[in-house]
Amino acid sequence: MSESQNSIQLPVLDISKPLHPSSLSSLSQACKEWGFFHITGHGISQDLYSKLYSLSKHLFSLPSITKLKLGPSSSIKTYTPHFIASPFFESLRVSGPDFFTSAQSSADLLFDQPNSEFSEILQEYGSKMTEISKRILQIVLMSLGDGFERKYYESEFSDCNGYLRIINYSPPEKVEDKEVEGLGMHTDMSCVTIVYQDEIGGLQVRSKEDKWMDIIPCEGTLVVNIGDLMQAWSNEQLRSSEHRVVLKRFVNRISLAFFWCFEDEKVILAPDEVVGEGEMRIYKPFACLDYLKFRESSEKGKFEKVGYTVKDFAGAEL
Ligand SMILES: O=C(O)CCC(=O)C(=O)O
Ligand SMILES: [Fe+2]
Repeated sequence: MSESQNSIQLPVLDISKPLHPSSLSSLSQACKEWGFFHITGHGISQDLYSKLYSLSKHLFSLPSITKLKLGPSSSIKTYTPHFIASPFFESLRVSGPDFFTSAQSSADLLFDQPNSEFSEILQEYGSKMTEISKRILQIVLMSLGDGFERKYYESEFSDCNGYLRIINYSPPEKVEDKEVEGLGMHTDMSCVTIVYQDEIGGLQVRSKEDKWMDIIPCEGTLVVNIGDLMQAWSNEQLRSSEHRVVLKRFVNRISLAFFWCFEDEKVILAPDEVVGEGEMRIYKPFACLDYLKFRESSEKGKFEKVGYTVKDFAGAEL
């Protein structure tokens, strides 16, 4: 794999405005080629991000022994410590639709004093991200075909749900010629993922030519990427790209990744009209939860790379 650095130009969609046909066509191109794009007009204030940022800093600065009350061996399992995804990665999960209660169950174990500010802020962020995810899915459906959001949004996507991962990447002390991966190459097991990355950058997407391309952070925009569930549902008209996070020496990084997913029982099958006449269906139908379980069982204890994706699980040629 080449380590040479490049950055890509991705479309920036203002989701607060009606979309022009030209924006939809650049969106569908970007989703096919990269599976990544940017959004603005999301309505999340800098002030909310500052609050989330300082809460996250505080949370991860707590002693390990405190954080380990949240997982991986405890009953609530919201905390992923170092050395699971990578030596530099740790994260806290907050699940919807009741983000308040989910955050509160972690806060109760983390903080000595009752702390409802933490849960209130995460509730606010979680519910905003939920609205944004719904809008993004509608836009992505529009980009796939005329009227597709009317045909498919309610029937296929109305029971989707989301969860947030607050991620802290601790700074590596040594960065030699090979890059240090804070999070190794993977695809997301979502329909779409919405990422807030701080100004440090480090998120990279793998091109079809096997090059790592930088997704440069841009103030006020969020990064959206297509996940495996949409790649399968769209019969690969939308690409779930491999991506990773690389770290800079001595630099800490924080990100917020929001995953919007089908409900566990959902059976994913690309509709005929999405597949298109004369085209082959690339995936066999599969239940969402079965795929999540497959990924979980094939990834344990590896920080190098993710070996399997939805193609290995449900590819029609298997
Ligand atoms: O930290 C980031 O910028 C991206 C995280 C990510 O790709 C993930 O959690 O799936
Ligand atoms: Fe990811």
